[in-house]
Amino acid sequence: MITVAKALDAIFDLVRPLGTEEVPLADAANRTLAAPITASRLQPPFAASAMDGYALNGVEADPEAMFRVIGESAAGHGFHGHVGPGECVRIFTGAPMPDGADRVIIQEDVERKGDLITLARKLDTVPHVRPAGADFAPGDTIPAPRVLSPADLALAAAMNVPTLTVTRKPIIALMATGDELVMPGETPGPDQIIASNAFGLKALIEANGGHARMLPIARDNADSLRTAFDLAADADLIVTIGGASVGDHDLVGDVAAELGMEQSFYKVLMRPGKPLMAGRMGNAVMIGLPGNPVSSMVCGHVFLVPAMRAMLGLGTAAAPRKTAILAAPLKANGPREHYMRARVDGDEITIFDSQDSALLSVLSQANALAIRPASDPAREAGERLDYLPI
Ligand SMILES: Nc1nc2c(c(=O)[nH]1)N[C@H]1C(S)=C(S)[C@@H](COP(=O)(O)OP(=O)(O)OC[C@H]3O[C@@H](n4cnc5c(N)ncnc54)[C@H](O)[C@@H]3O)O[C@H]1N2
Ligand code: MOO
Repeated sequence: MITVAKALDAIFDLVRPLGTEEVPLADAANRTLAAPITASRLQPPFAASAMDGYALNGVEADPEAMFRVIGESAAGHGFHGHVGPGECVRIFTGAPMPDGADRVIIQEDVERKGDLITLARKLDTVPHVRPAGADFAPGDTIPAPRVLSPADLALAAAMNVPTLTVTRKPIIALMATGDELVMPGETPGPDQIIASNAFGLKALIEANGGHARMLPIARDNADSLRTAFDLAADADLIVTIGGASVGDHDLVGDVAAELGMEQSFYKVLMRPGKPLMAGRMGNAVMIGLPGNPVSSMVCGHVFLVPAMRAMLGLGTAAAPRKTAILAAPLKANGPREHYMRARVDGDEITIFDSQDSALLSVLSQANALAIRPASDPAREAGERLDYLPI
């Protein structure tokens, strides 16, 4: 058995960053930017008013001074004359500052009668002008790689870049295995249960920028498993669920090996998730997850998401950890790194009493996996513990 850190490194050795594709800006949310975005324009392209009011020469802006309104500058329709001494221009937010004006007096500080305005006795000192290029200038970039946020997309649009170069989404085939499984909505036989794991994993994959393809459930026999592997052959990553342990019906490893899977490792010193396996299978990487529902989701967070991030070109790093203060004492841990279902509120972490890896109801109440290192000694309430937000 190898450690979690070694298993993750072995998975990073198996995966490669994928190629790129061009996508329209409107379809680029949450995609991974593969080439920097470069502005070819200045924003704002002109000095612009930040408020509705009157544009004038700031040196003349004395309390109670009077000005004549000689025109109007609105967003999209600037004033193209010159503002001379004693003159001002009615101006609106986003409009170009007219020549000769460098300050905007907000309309709340102005009394207007016909074409004349009088400034208030007390004026704020802010010029309310956005200089040309205050936001960005030609050559400014949004660096890659990064997962594109809503703000990045708005910025790319403002830079007038209509299509972006992103990393291709990893195609991940999800292969549930087991004679006991039926799909949600079907009627299970007396010895059957509903296949749940692939649904959680699909959501996890898609939230992290992958494309999950759910295969038909493979049965616990070699022919059915071969057919399912065949359907998965063009995926970047083949994720099997279940059939990974040592029972007579746990055939995934054997069938994968028969189909040419070069195994990198089998079994990890972690809890849950011990019977994890990984290897190379043709052009794809194969990760075999344990069948217990919580085990498969924990391995999804600890291995699958970092593997996907590596494929997306986002680097090879373990899932980022945080720390919180233990709400109650903990007994010493055994020899496997333990990922315990827990709830973080504020800075405090409460570990659930029940840690059975079959209990999805507990996982669904959890927002964290508390991480106990192998052979971690007993802990007191108030000590800090690492956790993965989930
Ligand atoms: N003698 C031993 N028995 C077991 C060991 C061991 O070391 N020695 N390891 C245990 C551990 S740890 C785990 S984890 C499980 C994992 O076994 P498998 O990966 O072979 O998984 P299955 O036996 O196929 O299923 C386990 C459990 O999960 C249910 N399951 C499977 N797939 C799904 C699915 N898609 N949706 C919902 N539930 C699923 C399945 O019905 C079983 O109840 O092995 C232990 N045994
Ligand atoms: O490791 Mo199993 O994954 O304990 O449930």
